[in-house]
Amino acid sequence: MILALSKFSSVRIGDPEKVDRILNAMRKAGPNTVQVISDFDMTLTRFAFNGKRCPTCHNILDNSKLISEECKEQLKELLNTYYPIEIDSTRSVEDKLPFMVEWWTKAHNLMVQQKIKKDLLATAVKESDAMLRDGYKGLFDHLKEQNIPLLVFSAGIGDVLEEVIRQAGVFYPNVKVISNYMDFDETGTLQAFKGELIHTYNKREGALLNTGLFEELNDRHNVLLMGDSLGDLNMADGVQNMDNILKIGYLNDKVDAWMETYLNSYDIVLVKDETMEVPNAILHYITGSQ
Ligand SMILES: Nc1ccn([C@@H]2O[C@H](COP(=O)(O)O)[C@@H](O)[C@H]2O)c(=O)n1
Ligand SMILES: [Mg+2]
Repeated sequence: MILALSKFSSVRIGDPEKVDRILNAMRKAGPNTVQVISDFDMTLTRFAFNGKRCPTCHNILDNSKLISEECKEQLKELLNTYYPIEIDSTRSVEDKLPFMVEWWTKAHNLMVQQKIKKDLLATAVKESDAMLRDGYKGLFDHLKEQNIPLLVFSAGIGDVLEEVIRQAGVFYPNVKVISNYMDFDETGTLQAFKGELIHTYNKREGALLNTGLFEELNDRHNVLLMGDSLGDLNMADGVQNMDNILKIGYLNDKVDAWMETYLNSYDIVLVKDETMEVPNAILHYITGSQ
């Protein structure tokens, strides 16, 4: 399998023997023992298309008709202020935490002020440039066929990401979501966001708050984790008695600055890869269907 992976030009592996060991242990244990935990924005979705950045869940709304021109400017200013902090390789996660809380809180407050209507979300998604990565259908279909649960764990907006997956025709019953969900009043107008805020770097807390979801998957001790940020590495922290975990990381931005850290954190790093080819090849290997 390692040999097969080396054929993909985007693949970088720090410790090939470890990856080989994990892959073979998971294949031996079989599909009934496996679950997939994946981030959404820039992991299940594309980072760029034709040289242009693709939107995150938040950006889908930021750019939509549901937001006034004045508010769009304010949201853009937030993005320009806080995204560079989110991806700054010279700052520690601890240092970034208060800025992330500030970003999400300010953006969510602005969205609430816009009195977004629930029944217009589907149109906003339809009219957006959101794109799941090439090969997404193969991934979702294969997981459904093999009865492998897919937990989407996102600091984006649950209502929006569900709509993206639904419109792509792959929101199957084996797909579960942990995310920030909108709270609508009786007229269907956004009045708040529900529950504890999830941002890029508090997914560990999010995982521990949602252990109920992981309990349903108690007999699945082998995890394939997919993410694009270092915060995604903690998404499986709610899984009890883990046997094996294989971490696949999409390195989309600031490749040179992050390469060493990603190689030390993720088992497989995919550099500027807009496809699901590698996760699909791995899943087919693990499930013995290749
Ligand atoms: N106002 C905001 C806040 C966050 N983002 C981006 O969303 C991404 C988080 O979602 P995941 O599915 O990747 O957990 C994160 O990478 C932020 O850059 C945003 O666009 N606008
Ligand atoms: Mg992401």
